[in-house]
Amino acid sequence: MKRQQVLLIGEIEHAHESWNALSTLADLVTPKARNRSDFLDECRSGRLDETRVICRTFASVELTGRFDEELVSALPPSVKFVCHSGAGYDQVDVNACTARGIKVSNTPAVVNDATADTNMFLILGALRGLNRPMSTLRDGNWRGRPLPPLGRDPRGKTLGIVGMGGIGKNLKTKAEAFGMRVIYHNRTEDPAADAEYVSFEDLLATSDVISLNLPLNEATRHKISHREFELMKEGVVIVNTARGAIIDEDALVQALDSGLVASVGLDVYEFEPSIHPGLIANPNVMLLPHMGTWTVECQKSMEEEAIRNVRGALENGKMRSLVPEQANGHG
Ligand SMILES: O=CC(=O)O
Repeated sequence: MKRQQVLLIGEIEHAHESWNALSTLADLVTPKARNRSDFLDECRSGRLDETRVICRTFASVELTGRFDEELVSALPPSVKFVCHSGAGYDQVDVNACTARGIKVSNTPAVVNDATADTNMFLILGALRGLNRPMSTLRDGNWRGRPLPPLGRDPRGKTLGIVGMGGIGKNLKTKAEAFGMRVIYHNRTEDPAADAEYVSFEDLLATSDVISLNLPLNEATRHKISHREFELMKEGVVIVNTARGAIIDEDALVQALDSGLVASVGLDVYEFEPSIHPGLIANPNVMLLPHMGTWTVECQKSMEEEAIRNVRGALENGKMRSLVPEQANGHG
């Protein structure tokens, strides 16, 4: 009988030992294809017909494109598990996987610290208006003329966290250490949040800083658009380390240009890696190129967790971190 295969799409950069150890359980293979259309052909060619588990990275989308319905339906029938290395799994159409009997896992908890750290950095940077002096200094103009406006302290400000999951809770602890008062909104109240639960509208109306920490899906796409900006306090600060498309970027640029939004800290963009020119042009916008999990510790932990999921799938058909839609029996 042929041995089962694990197909790795993307690179394992850190957890080589754990990855290689899987070879006692299965053959570890990689695709030959270098683009989506060749990958779809390769899937249909029979070459990958023993593949039981796919392990994929966030960056592998550059090779295959999204794991959408078209791609999922092209996968060999032997595929039963997709292990995504990363917390946000919006690149994978979970409904299409569920319909084909494929289980999907991600690596949620291990990203909390690094992402919440980046989030806090952006909150501080946006409150203090640090983007402008960082640019003037590099242009040889020290603080620039006119002088940059004075920044604002986090202490005493209300931070509204939209999406109180692992990253939101981690951020709450960090923000409280800076003297912020934390309120939050989730689809349902979470007693473990240990913070004041408010409606989405109340959060928008009362927060000095709004932090987006929720996953991207059809229900959350453009969750922040014109109507929501109208409900916010004048001078609000917005930070997003989740997924760009949660904010309608055109509406955000308008809200910044009108002065309604004082400053913004972004790690993610609606059409990544393209960035709205109105964001680049605005000195009150602090921008990072999706660096939330970009630490040695976090990258290694994500790989290790994805590999634990692969191992569980091979050994007993059980993955540690099934995505919530499947863990809760929906999707
Ligand atoms: O953005 C990074 C991740 O979702 O892990």
